[in-house]
Amino acid sequence: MESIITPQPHRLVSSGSEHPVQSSTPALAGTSDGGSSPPSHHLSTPEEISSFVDQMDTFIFDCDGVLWLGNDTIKGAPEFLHELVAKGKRIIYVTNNSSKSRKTYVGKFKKLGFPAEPDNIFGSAYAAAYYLKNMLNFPADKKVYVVGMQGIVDELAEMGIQAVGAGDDNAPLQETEFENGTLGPDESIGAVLLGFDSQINYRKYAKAFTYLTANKGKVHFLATNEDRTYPISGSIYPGTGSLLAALIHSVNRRPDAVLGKPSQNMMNTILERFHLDPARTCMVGDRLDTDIAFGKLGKLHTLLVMTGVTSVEERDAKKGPVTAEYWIESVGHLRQR
Ligand SMILES: C[C@H](OP(=O)(O)O)C(=O)O
Ligand SMILES: [Mg+2]
Repeated sequence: MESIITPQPHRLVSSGSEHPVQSSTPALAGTSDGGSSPPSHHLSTPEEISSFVDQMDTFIFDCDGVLWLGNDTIKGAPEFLHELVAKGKRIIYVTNNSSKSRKTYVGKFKKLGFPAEPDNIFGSAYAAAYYLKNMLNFPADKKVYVVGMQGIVDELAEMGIQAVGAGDDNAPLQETEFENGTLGPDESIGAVLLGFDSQINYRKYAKAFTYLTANKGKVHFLATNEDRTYPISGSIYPGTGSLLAALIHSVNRRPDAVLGKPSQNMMNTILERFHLDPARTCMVGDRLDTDIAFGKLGKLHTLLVMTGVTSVEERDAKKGPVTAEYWIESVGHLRQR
């Protein structure tokens, strides 16, 4: 049968920008030629699907909206991933969800029935910790103020980096604390790192603001990811990018780096670590401006699934932020019939 994998121009088109805050991703921010991408191809027949699978050695899966929604697995997803393992394919997971460390994720993957090894899991919390340690040589005597959850604290600890904030600052700010302006600067803070935080509050915003502005320019400003929305069991809620937007607005400054997808830091690490051939690797995701952009910037094949945040209109938009090479209803639809 003729190959269904046809060379694609891998061009990112003008962003109709669903982001309220302009993205720092160079290729997304800089491509405004007003052109349009070829439409995404629907993988629909069993022949097409098996030819598509045969032509890949490695599948990189996004998690929320692709493999699961909260604690509910996407129907047929664990079975398909086990089929891939049986065929000798490599599976890698890349999630922008910073709420869990890689170690904690192994437990979730196993509990939900997915094959998982810690070395094959890349989360934005790990990417941020790696960046602080290896790119910024973050000083041992400084601390990171975390607006986020335990996953970030754990990944920073793995790298020997001290963290404050996170769960410690979950208590709402008392009126007296607010009125007396008790949240002063702290010389020991060397970076503010924002990730997903379901317990975000004014105390955390005020502290992050104070650290970033009191010591202007000296405190690093990092974020794990900028996903505008977050799909969770039956609902879509505000994502990390929406939480970040408030901090960007208040400090009037973009983060120095956003480490999750579509940042290519993680892509380069993955390609080098596993010696991957991009032409035989597919990024599978539910979000265009993170997952699919991540795959396209890395020159991988891209497959969009419709079980997460992307609507049919966004999928088919001629001038959306980016177009997936292929789409399918769900990962479960890739199963061998
Ligand atoms: C929803 C997203 O996680 P991912 O889809 O990358 O697993 C995020 O946490 O913002
Ligand atoms: Mg997702």
